[in-house]
Amino acid sequence: MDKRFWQTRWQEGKIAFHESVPNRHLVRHFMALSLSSGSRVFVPFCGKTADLDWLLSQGYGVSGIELNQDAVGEVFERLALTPDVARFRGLTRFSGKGIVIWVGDFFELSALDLGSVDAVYDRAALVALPAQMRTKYVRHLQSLCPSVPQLLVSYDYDQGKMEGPPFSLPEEHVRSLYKDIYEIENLASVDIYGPLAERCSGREESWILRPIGQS
Ligand SMILES: C[S@@+](CC[C@H](N)C(=O)[O-])C[C@H]1O[C@@H](n2cnc3c(N)ncnc32)[C@H](O)[C@@H]1O
Repeated sequence: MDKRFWQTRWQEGKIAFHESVPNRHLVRHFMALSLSSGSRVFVPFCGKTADLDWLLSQGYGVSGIELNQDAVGEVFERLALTPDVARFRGLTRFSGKGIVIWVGDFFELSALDLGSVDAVYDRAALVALPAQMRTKYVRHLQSLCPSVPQLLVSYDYDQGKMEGPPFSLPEEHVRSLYKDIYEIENLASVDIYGPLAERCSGREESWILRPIGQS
């Protein structure tokens, strides 16, 4: 999926992926990461998710990156924060109390830009990408924040029955992408719910990824 695809989705309001309340896997399983209060969580491809608000409300700092600037503006409006805005190379950095969101391409973000983070929360980021982009995503994510644990929310459905995004990410793909870096545990597998359930049936899954040797 190229950048134009996503900008068009935002312009046309075709954002069924957006949930008005914090994601149920996040709320149920985030504590499995055993982070201490004040830890910083990186949320790639963050859109305008209410998950950011939830993470802040739990005492975490959040860093995100998102292509669409209006979505990021909405997050700050919702949080009643006036962002400090700064340009960095091709990216724009919106920051406020506890939160930094980069506007631009995830693949252009560097570890220096991002700074230190303690965990990754991936909901609808990896599954937003077609299979041929996944290795590039995983490698770049590792270059940004190596050796931090991750909560991953993904879908497993018959890809022959529906075109992505979101793309199906069966267990063997999760394992083959991350097996060299993480110990991988499935935390939940529930029927797909919400608007996506009208398009396909399958499983929505959450995974905890713990850096090998650190658990
Ligand atoms: C399926 S949505 C998920 C959004 C959010 N995680 C959520 O749960 O609502 C994928 C998001 O990734 C953004 N996106 C896609 N490609 C991107 C890229 N290369 N860099 C940054 N953001 C990207 C899109 O604009 C879109 O908002």
